[in-house]
Amino acid sequence: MSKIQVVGAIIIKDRKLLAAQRASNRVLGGYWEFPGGKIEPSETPKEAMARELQEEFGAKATVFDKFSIDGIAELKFGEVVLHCYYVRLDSDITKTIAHDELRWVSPREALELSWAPSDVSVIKALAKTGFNYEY
Ligand SMILES: Nc1nc2c([nH]c(=O)n2[C@H]2C[C@H](O)[C@@H](COP(=O)(O)OP(=O)(O)OP(=O)(O)O)O2)c(=O)[nH]1
Repeated sequence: MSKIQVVGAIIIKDRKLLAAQRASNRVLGGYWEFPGGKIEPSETPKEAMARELQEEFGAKATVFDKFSIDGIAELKFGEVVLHCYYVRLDSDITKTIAHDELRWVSPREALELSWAPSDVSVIKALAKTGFNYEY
């Protein structure tokens, strides 16, 4: 089955995570996810991460460390491999084109959301960190 390489942003402020709900008209609509998208063949994962946040949020971003584990799920349309990075937004979110809702959540609140299948293992491990990350 084809592998779909995806980057997702771990955006943390004051020990809260920015969770994003995929727009209902998209693949996996309604599930919560890390903002991001597919890595294009010509770019590095970090380049893809910054590009996606510019496209989806109109925001400038600095990409920091990669999270310790990747997410993997076999879906109808292929195998998603999700690579997550800690990201700091350096400008405001000026638009949202891919999501129905953005929400700042605590670890406990994050675990109550319905995450996309490949995200579940990542959010469980991330919640254990208490969203404690210094940029
Ligand atoms: N962005 C993002 N996508 C995820 C996550 N988890 C997960 O399974 N996915 C899946 C949904 C999609 O099948 C794929 C990402 O593609 P996308 O549709 O969001 O991104 P894109 O902007 O590159 O896609 P496209 O509309 O240009 O085709 O990965 C996640 O946490 N973040």
